[in-house]
Amino acid sequence: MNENVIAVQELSKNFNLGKGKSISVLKNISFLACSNEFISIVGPSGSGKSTLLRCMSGLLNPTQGSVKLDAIDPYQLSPSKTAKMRRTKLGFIFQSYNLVPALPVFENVVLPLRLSGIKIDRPSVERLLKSLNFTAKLTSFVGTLSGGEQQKVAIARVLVTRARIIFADEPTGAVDAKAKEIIFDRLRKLADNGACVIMVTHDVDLAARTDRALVLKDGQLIKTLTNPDATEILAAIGKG
Ligand SMILES: Nc1ncnc2c1ncn2[C@@H]1O[C@H](COP(=O)(O)OP(=O)(O)OP(=O)(O)O)[C@@H](O)[C@H]1O
Repeated sequence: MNENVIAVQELSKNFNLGKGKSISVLKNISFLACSNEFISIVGPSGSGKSTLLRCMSGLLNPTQGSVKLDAIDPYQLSPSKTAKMRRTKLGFIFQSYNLVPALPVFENVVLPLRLSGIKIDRPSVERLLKSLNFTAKLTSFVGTLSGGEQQKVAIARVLVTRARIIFADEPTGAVDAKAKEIIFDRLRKLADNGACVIMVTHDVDLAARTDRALVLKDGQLIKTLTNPDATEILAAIGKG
């Protein structure tokens, strides 16, 4: 049976701009997400998609409202429990998050395993990177890689763990058409095998292949489309 693994309730986020000014970026957002579910977050540029992903994943404290991941409020945990939760339950595929530029590719991929004391099987990591069509050397420092190759390292890192909840911010944004299909298929399989995958994307055709699309506009969740098609999504975003 599919379980609720993410509960977002009446979440709002304001950013302080200094001199007593602030902007309201997310307004009163609520939704539930389940295991076995692949959800996309779509909306115009600046509508709050990345901010919502960061708030719901425990990386950015909401101004109001609550977030539960596997029934746990990530903002109430001690730093060590937060680190453990991120290492064992959550997967992050963010371009600007979680890769260590000073470490080579291989060490970046296996970092969560090392931190958890899990045995590392080098050939299987090599096979995994190859299956993602990764072409750079495993000894390269990730800071020297293209955005697309870094994205594949971030995905490989998630795939070596047993993350139940995966947050991906434009995971196919910096890659070519072939890599885009490979990455999307991997995320689809993770959801089919029981994970909950949440993906921010500008790619309407990919969003149309997810189970549900959450449509944001001006910081509000204006529509939830189940088994969406591209025309519906474009119409909801206002580009139809
Ligand atoms: N730290 C911050 N301080 C102030 N404003 C911010 C901050 N982070 C985001 N914003 C503002 O919040 C709004 C939403 O940003 P966000 O990046 O979440 O949108 P988005 O829908 O993901 O956009 P895009 O599709 O262009 O990546 C934007 O107006 C942005 O400028």
